[in-house]
Amino acid sequence: MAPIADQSYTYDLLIIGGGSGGLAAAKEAVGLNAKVAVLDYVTPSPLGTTWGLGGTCVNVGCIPKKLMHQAALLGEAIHEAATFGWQLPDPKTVKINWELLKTAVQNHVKSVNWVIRVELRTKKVEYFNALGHFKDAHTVIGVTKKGEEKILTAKNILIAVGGRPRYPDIPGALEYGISSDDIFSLERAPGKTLVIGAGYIGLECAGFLNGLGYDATIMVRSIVLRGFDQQMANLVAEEMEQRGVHFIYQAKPKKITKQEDGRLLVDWVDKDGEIHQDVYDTVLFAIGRRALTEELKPENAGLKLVSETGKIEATNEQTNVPNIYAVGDVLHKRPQLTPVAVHAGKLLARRLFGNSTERMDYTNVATTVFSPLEYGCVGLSEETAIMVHGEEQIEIYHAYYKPTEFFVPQKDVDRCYVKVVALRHDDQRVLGMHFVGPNAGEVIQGFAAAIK
Ligand SMILES: Cc1cc2nc3c(=O)[nH]c(=O)nc-3n(C[C@H](O)[C@H](O)[C@H](O)COP(=O)(O)OP(=O)(O)OC[C@H]3O[C@@H](n4cnc5c(N)ncnc54)[C@H](O)[C@@H]3O)c2cc1C
Ligand SMILES: NC(=O)c1ccc[n+]([C@@H]2O[C@H](COP(=O)([O-])OP(=O)(O)OC[C@H]3O[C@@H](n4cnc5c(N)ncnc54)[C@H](O)[C@@H]3O)[C@@H](O)[C@H]2O)c1
Repeated sequence: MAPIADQSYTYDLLIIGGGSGGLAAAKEAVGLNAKVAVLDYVTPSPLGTTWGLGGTCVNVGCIPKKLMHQAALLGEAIHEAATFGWQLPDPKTVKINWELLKTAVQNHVKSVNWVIRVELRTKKVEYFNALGHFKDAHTVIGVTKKGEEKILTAKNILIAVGGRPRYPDIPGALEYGISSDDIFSLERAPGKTLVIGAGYIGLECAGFLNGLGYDATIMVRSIVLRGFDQQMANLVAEEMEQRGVHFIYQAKPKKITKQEDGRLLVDWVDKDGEIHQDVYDTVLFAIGRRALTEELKPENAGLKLVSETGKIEATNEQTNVPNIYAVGDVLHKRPQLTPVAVHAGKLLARRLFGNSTERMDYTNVATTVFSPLEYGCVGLSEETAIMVHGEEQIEIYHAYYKPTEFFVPQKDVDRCYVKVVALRHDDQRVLGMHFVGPNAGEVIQGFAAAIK
């Protein structure tokens, strides 16, 4: 029987954030007979873009990104098809229609929003479209779009608010720049685009824009794909460059101004302090994401944040306040990936309501960068393996491979590459596996299971 005190709370579990982690936890918890509510609210981007229920992955992340990546791959395949005998019009006349692509992508996203709404209703998860903040450790105030307040109490509270793109503090950034929150629903074709930042999002966005036929440039502050195996990261960058993406290395944006013709004049500074300029139709910032924790008024609940990142440090997803938990992108030093948020949310619900003791394992999580030629990896990079185990303990295996389908269209096989990082002695355990090539996302999953 539940303790008497518990009955004074309306919910067993109140979740702030209806994205990958929050929804997974909600569905699992109601299945275990918990009374669950979810608050989800999207604050418009500086450009004014907003979206429906489901969080980053569904609306402005994995799903629209994968669809635009696929559109770019199809464009490439059309051109290859002629070499396999397809009778096509002059390849130069084959063009993307941004409006049609954007509408198809957004229609799919909206259908997913709808399925999620129906699922929550069917499973009897109470959903509030309201922006939540703490009143105390068991009470959350949800503010609706109309400014109405809902006061909700719960025995357990789960923070799953994710993050939003950061903007640099330079003139014109907020007024004229966009981010991944805007690109997938942009009303006009992006045109000549400057992507600032060379992490996952920067490479993926520049990759699909180039594949769709737009002039794309990536401005790299220091290195490409920090934290990833640098040999593989450089292969990805070289391949992108060969396909037409431009790179500006060791540069930082200084200022964006709007010209009379509506185009954007960007000033940037190189490593020697010299100022350069160019004109773009779109400037997209992909310089990392900020966790949405300050807005939660964490001090009202006694919740501590990590000062450098504003994120939450949690042990087994439990924060410093025992009845408050966190999953997903808000967690300090955890991978910011949908399957990680989903699995952590499910396991937490099972521990809270299903007598389970199974904990989330954040090690050896596979991930893929959907650059045109994909890069999938799991485990340690060469650099990290050397740092952890010492150079003399590490053996690196390298191999090129040649996908048969590359030969007829005479595609370059120079960067289809596999690298295995292993211990040199004893059982020669594999510590990391890296794969650049077609369908890397699918390929790496099998290897990840083996490494686990
Ligand atoms: C462009 C892009 C591409 C990506 N591609 C991939 C990919 O291919 N594979 C992959 O695994 N991951 C990918 N990711 C990362 C993935 O989207 C995130 O790791 C995942 O969505 C995190 O889930 P979450 O539950 O932590 O938060 P989110 O999914 O961000 O959900 C949080 C929700 O909470 C809401 N919210 C925030 N504050 C409040 C509040 N105070 N009150 C109420 N609601 C609030 C937010 O609006 C949002 O709806 C991508 C991300 C981006 C941006
Ligand atoms: N395929 C996937 O699974 C996928 C795809 C996209 C995003 N994600 C997740 O989303 C997270 C965020 O991605 P992201 O690309 O925004 O962040 P990121 O941290 O991966 O990359 C940001 C990049 O911007 C650079 N940068 C930072 N400040 C800058 C500045 N002022 N000027 C120029 N460059 C600057 C950084 O050096 C870094 O290279 C990732 O860590 C990832 O976990 C996953």
